[in-house]
Amino acid sequence: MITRSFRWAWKRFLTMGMSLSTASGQVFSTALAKTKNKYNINVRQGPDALLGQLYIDVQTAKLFPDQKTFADAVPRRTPEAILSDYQTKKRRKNFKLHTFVDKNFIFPTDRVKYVPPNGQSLREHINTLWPVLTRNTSRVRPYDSLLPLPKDYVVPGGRFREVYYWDSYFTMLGLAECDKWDLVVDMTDNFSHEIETYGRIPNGNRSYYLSRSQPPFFALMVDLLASRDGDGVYQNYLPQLKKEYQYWMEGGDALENGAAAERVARMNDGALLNRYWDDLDTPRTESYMDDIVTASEAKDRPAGEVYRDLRAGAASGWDFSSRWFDDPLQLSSIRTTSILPVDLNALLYHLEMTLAKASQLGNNLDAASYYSQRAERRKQAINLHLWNEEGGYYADFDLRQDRLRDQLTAAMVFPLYNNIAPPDRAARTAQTIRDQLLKQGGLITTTNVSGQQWDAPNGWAPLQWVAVEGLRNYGHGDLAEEIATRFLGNVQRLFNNQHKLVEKYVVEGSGLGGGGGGEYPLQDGFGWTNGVTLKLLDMYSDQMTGYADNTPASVTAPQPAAAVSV
Ligand SMILES: OC[C@H]1O[C@H](O[C@H]2O[C@H](CO)[C@@H](O)[C@H](O)[C@H]2O)[C@H](O)[C@@H](O)[C@@H]1O
Repeated sequence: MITRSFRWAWKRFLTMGMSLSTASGQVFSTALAKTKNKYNINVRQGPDALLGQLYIDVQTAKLFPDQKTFADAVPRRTPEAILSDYQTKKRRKNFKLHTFVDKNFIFPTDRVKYVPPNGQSLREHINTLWPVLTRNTSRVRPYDSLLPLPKDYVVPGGRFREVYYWDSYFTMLGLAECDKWDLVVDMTDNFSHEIETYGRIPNGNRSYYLSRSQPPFFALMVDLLASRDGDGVYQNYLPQLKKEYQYWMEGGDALENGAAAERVARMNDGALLNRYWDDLDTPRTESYMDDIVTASEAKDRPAGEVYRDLRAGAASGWDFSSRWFDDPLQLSSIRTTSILPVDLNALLYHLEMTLAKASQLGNNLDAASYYSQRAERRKQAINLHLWNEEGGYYADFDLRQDRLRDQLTAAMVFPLYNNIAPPDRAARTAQTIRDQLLKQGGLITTTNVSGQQWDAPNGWAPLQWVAVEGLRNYGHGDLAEEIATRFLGNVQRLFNNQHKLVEKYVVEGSGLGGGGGGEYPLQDGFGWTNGVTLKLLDMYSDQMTGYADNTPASVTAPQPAAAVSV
């Protein structure tokens, strides 16, 4: 049942969205300027804002097969000088856009071909990849979209040449596993620096990612460090944990029942839950034309509303998935900002619990009690609003329809991962996973084949890990082992054939191996797959028969080494 006040607030929100909905650089600059005022930070403008019409013309002409290439290109002189030169020269008869662009920009060395030594085992291969994927960009060139970071970091690989927020947690699990703790510390410090500098952890360290974040895993990174260095770690990162929490909760206290603002929504019963959001409602810089085409297909919707929902989809990390769509086969029906996701809320519960713990350790008992109450209320809200009793699984809440969405997705494991589910619900969730999501090659992302990458038939390393941990938390170790060993078998099989690890895998049907779908080709590397694979190998290789790497590191794999595009 939608209350009148909620309908009113929702209409008002949509109207506000409409008034902002133009794709011009002007809007981009204004929104970033707002960010700057709010957090008093020194924000770099993205390449679309800096290059204006030239950016639009290059992307419209589809000069590069991947639109991210131009977003990552570095101007050789000031954007103003390039732009003014462009305005003059483009009128000339023999003007060639690609020649002009070639002269004026340095392009990312797109794919570093790394040829691994012959005969490596899977584990050896991952270990030799860490240095290949490690970057230091404490200084960047002027007008580069890359944001400088003070310390070293590991990138996913392929077209993903920058650090990504939620990827990094899963990468760090592997780094810790092979005793590369210095990098775990460095990466946590980089994220801490980003919170201080930008008031949030951006999607990735690019100017065009500043307007959104990604699934909030910073508290789990702090937990990981504390597992080695002890509870003092919580004190060290408490200011940044608090600041990240403020980012997610901003505006929440002032909300009336049934209203939403930026990343927070207040339910009709007064409970606060969160949603994914992006400060901008323009096409994504890195997928500029894709978004314009998608918005043009949504005939009945203002373009700005579609852009914001696409951007919020990117903030969710599940970009894209039928999970966010009204019509599972239509990306243009995306509605991310009207959905309260179960995984986001479970992660924020964990952040609240971490803040309570850190405050308690610092003897700030009032703060500890404040955060504990926040966590308790969120836990109750998740169990009240995000549980499907009939189906036996956790799901997302739809604000527009004022009801639970019925999509069955792997996000259902997060309340187990973050210890929110009562044991009987955890048992029912485990049963649903066994019946519907467990496939030959691991845990499937959703039950829909939509052509999107966060859907069937794909399985992703981070979700395998969250499921394994979540199930083990509630004593369902047998199912956890089943998921882990099937996924490891899949990874090992592709490694045996192609000598690489990839971003995502097909986990059902006859074509197990590298995944597909979505807006860019399958990427090699790959940070989070490497991290989760190492972790699972150490936990389960004794139980593996068949494919997995249960051999000592000195025993060689049969395949010849091939170049890996990282
Ligand atoms: O360029 C398209 C989108 O690519 C990113 O998303 C995907 O890769 C990320 C890095 O591995 C990963 O964190 C995300 O879950 C993937 O879907 C990027 O994060 C998006 O913002 C971007 O639009």
